[in-house]
Amino acid sequence: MNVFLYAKRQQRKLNFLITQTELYAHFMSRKLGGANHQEQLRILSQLEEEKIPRLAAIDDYDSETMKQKAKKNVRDAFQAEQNRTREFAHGVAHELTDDFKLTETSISADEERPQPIIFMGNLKHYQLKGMNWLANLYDQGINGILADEMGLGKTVQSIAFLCHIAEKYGKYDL
Ligand SMILES: Nc1ncnc2c1ncn2[C@@H]1O[C@H](COP(=O)(O)OP(=O)(O)OP(=O)(O)O)[C@@H](O)[C@H]1O
Repeated sequence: MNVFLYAKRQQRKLNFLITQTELYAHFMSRKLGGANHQEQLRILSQLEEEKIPRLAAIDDYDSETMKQKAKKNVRDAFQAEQNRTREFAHGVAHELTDDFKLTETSISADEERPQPIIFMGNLKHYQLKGMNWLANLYDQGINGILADEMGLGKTVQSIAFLCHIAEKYGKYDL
């Protein structure tokens, strides 16, 4: 396979995952009344790219298809989560007090976190995105697996994420 196309596809996979997660966070914040349609368009626009002339004949990437795919995945995941939450809330509704309601959480899902000060190094742009992705998941109590290609910096992103948690929450024992 064309090496350039292979690298491009790897990069797209990562971009797709990050965009999908941002979109999910956006759906969550929209539910809480904090996001708009423009923001959704902005997130999805991350899947757009200029046509690459040298790959024109062998590259079948279509940003509109990928946008639809991301939206569908996120809608399905969001719906499944809603169903789970509804079932759970229904089961324990009688135990909830006015001080604790499932729908009243404060999630700042689109927050752009800088590289932690205590992290001694310089995160690459995509590593900072990866760290933000992990932090978003953490803030929303969602599990996730950072599965970049070998050597792209999963270890440094994990260290940066732990630094972020230590710095932001004063938590050193996860
Ligand atoms: N931002 C960075 N600054 C300096 N060095 C870096 C950076 N990111 C990665 N490296 C270096 O690149 C190499 C690979 O990084 P790292 O071990 O974090 O990748 P990995 O994805 O965890 O790899 P593997 O899949 O092999 O476990 C390491 O030697 C690491 O020090």
